[in-house]
This record gives sequence, structure tokens and C-alpha cells, in this order.
Amino acid sequence: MVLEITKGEKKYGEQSLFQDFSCRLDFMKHSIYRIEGESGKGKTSLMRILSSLEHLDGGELSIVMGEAARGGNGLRSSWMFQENRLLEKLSAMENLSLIPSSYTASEKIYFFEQLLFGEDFEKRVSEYSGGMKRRLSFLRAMLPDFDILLLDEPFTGVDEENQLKMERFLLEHLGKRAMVFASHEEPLLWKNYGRIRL
Ligand SMILES: Nc1ncnc2c1ncn2[C@@H]1O[C@H](COP(=O)(O)OP(=O)(O)OP(=O)(O)O)[C@@H](O)[C@H]1O
Repeated sequence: MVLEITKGEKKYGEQSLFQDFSCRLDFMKHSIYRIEGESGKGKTSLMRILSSLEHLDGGELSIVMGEAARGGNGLRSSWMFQENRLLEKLSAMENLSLIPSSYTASEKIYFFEQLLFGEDFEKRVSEYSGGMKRRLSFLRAMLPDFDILLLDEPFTGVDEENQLKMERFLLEHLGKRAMVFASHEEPLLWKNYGRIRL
């Protein structure tokens, strides 16, 4: 799969985020791409554009699906947003059950234990710590049948040991699919990624 922006332009009202911006994400070269740029440069906006949640104001986004993309015409994306967007009154497992997924309930429990070992998946999410919510939000994003996964600041509030667990989990489960992330924290295991600089 290749995602390419040619002469892209994005603005919000009077504010111009970028102009004449081109980039190419060739997932045959790198299955992982990192979006880089200082705070407020437009990393989240670019990721939203790449997954068609938002549109360019000028220029073009082209999506060439490869054999790794198994969906119909559209690009199936799964997101871990900067905010957790979990249903706080529901339990962790209820949050995970709401996501259409080909994984079974016992596989979800197994994954939960890999990322949140020793925690109670029947407990309300509102009783979880910030780092636990982040890991749960990450696991939820890993569950659907996606072509591309977008992780926006996945490690916020996560300590190094748990960051390692998340990175290892992703490497074990991404397969031939594509992933794009933005992070202020340095990845510990994801090394050979492509870079898009804003
Ligand atoms: N929906 C929107 N409406 C208006 N302005 C927006 C909108 N989304 C983003 N912006 C503005 O666009 C700029 C870039 O925001 P964006 O979240 O894409 O940056 P970022 O590089 O991801 O930042 P950070 O590293 O702080 O998360 C900011 O000035 C932000 O206020």
C-alpha cells in the first residue's frame, strides 16, 4: 500500500497548517511510519488526512492499496486517539467487546493480560490509572480488522516497562499491515521506521 500527498494544503480558518506539502508513505519499504514535527505543527491533522477523517484544502491524497489490504474499496483504519475515548462507566472487557473484531473473547483476555497483567478486566475503567487507560485504549485499537493503524501519542503516561510491552505487542500483531504514529517519547523497540517531517 502507498499513501501519497502531492502539493497538499491544509488550513483551519485563517491559520495555514501547511502548503505545497508532499510526502509518500510506501508501506512496502517500511510497515511503520513516524510523523515528526514540533507541537502544533499538524501531526494529528496529517494523520487524520492520511486516514480520510479529514480532507485536504488543496493538493491530492492518493491511496494505492496493495495485497496486504484485504478490504473492499475503502481503507480500513483503526485509531488510538490522543484522548483515550473509553467508556468510563463500563468495564475494560465491555469496552473491548464493543469493537467488531475477529478475535475471540478468550484471545481478548489473553491480550489484556499481556498488556495489563494482574489487573481486573471486570473493573470500571473510571477506576483505572492514566497509564492503564492508555494501554487499554491501545489494545482496543489493535482489535478490529484494519488495513492501517494510527497511534497518536500512544505512550503518554505510560512507564518504560509498559511501553516495551506495547511495542512488543504491536510487533507481534501488526503482521503485514501498516502503522503510522506520532510520539514525543522515543520508541524503544520500533527502530526501522520511515519518517515524515512536517
Ligand atoms: N478542528 C480544528 N479546528 C481548528 N483548528 C484546529 C483543528 N485541529 C487542529 N487545529 C489547529 O491546528 C494546529 C495543529 O494541530 P495538530 O493537533 O494537528 O498538531 P500536532 O502537531 O499534532 O500537535 P501536538 O504535538 O501538540 O499534539 C493547532 O494550532 C491546532 O489548534
